[in-house]
Amino acid sequence: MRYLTAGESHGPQLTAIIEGLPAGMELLSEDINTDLLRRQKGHGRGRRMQIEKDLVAIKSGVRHGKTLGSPVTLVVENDDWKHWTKIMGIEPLDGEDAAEEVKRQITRPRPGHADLNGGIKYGHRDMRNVLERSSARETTVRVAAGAAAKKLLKLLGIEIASHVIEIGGIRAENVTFGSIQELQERSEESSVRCLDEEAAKKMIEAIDSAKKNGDSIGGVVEVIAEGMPVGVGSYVHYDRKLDAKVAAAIVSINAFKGVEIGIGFEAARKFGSEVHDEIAWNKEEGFYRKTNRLGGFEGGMTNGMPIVVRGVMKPIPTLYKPLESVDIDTKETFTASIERSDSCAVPAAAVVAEAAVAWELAQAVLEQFNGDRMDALIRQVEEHKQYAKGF
Ligand SMILES: Cc1cc2nc3c(=O)[nH]c(=O)nc-3n(C[C@H](O)[C@H](O)[C@H](O)COP(=O)(O)O)c2cc1C
Ligand SMILES: C=C(O[C@@H]1CC(C(=O)O)=C[C@@H](OP(=O)(O)O)[C@H]1O)C(=O)O
Repeated sequence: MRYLTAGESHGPQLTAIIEGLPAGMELLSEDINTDLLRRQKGHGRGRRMQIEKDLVAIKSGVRHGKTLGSPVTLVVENDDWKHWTKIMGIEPLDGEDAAEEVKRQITRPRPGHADLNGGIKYGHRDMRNVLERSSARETTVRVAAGAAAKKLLKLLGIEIASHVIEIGGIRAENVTFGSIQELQERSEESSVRCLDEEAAKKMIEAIDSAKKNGDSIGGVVEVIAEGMPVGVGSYVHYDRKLDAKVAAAIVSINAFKGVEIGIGFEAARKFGSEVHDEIAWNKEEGFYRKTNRLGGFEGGMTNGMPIVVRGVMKPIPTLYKPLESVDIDTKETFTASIERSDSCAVPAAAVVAEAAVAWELAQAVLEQFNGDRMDALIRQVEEHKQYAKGF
């Protein structure tokens, strides 16, 4: 299974084309819209999110609520497009419009963004040509594709959820939950998607205070998946290691700079006996681990324990308290002025991280088992689970 996304932040629409979903899988717009809505929420989002109401249109590959096995096209329209038709038009401009457009060109690269590197790489002296695609608006359709992956996983008994564990240095402490569904529900109740109510209050204050100071803050999100069969991924070659694919998916999200699996960086400060999970066996479950410090992966493969992945998001780079940069035409130093931006997008990014991990897990399952037909796939995964239990 693979997918491509297309679309600019202020263009008419965003598109994802997914190829390789099995035939006969139920896929409804509402499966996707729920996650699109979740991604739009979260304390710290800016004015753009008040303009957009992200809804998917499924344009191909689904008939009467079920996938056909052919490519699935997902489209989300940009409501903001109506304000940008001239600036983002497809046809060449002439006369006054062309002269106006030259004045509007962006020659001032923003620190922390793709602007300057992208301008140099593609030869764009108007850096709007870079920022339109490097914008995290693209994560809308990554979430849409991820929602399709989540649906596939759910039908195979694999559940996935996310929550926020740190914002601006404030950490959620002693977070406990009974099930993945409970984690999902409780994280939705908080405007920062944090299960620790005390920490959540402080996170909200920290976001407000950063915003008041014209600044931004980042944080840490956690994604947990339960029900993955044992032995998905492989140790035999570097590019088949599933933990590596999951790590790459997290760092591919805009503004994500780090990833941890299980206890992650904490492992560097512990003894081996405090890190490795002892193996146990009982008749009902077969093999299992007594603890899950390694977050569900050993040797690049799933070990049947919950998958635990964390991602680190840097603070949003566009600041009302601007940083210095240099105009590419005049070479003069300036401090950027901005119109609008998120001050913290960590709660929204948790939803993106969940989609990114779901995609990698679903893709790995489809690589391992024959994915032409959903009914056959369900049978094979169940058979494999029974085989592993009896091993
Ligand atoms: C959900 C989400 C929303 C974001 N919103 C903004 C924003 O409003 N302003 C901004 O400057 N960056 C925002 N970003 C981050 C930038 O897109 C990102 O930092 C930039 O494209 C540079 O890429 P890099 O940080 O991965 O190097 C957001 C990221 C995510 C995941
Ligand atoms: C549009 C989204 O996020 C945007 C990501 C983003 C950036 O630079 O990454 C900048 C902002 O957009 P704008 O420049 O239009 O104000 C955010 O709102 C979204 O998440 O849907």
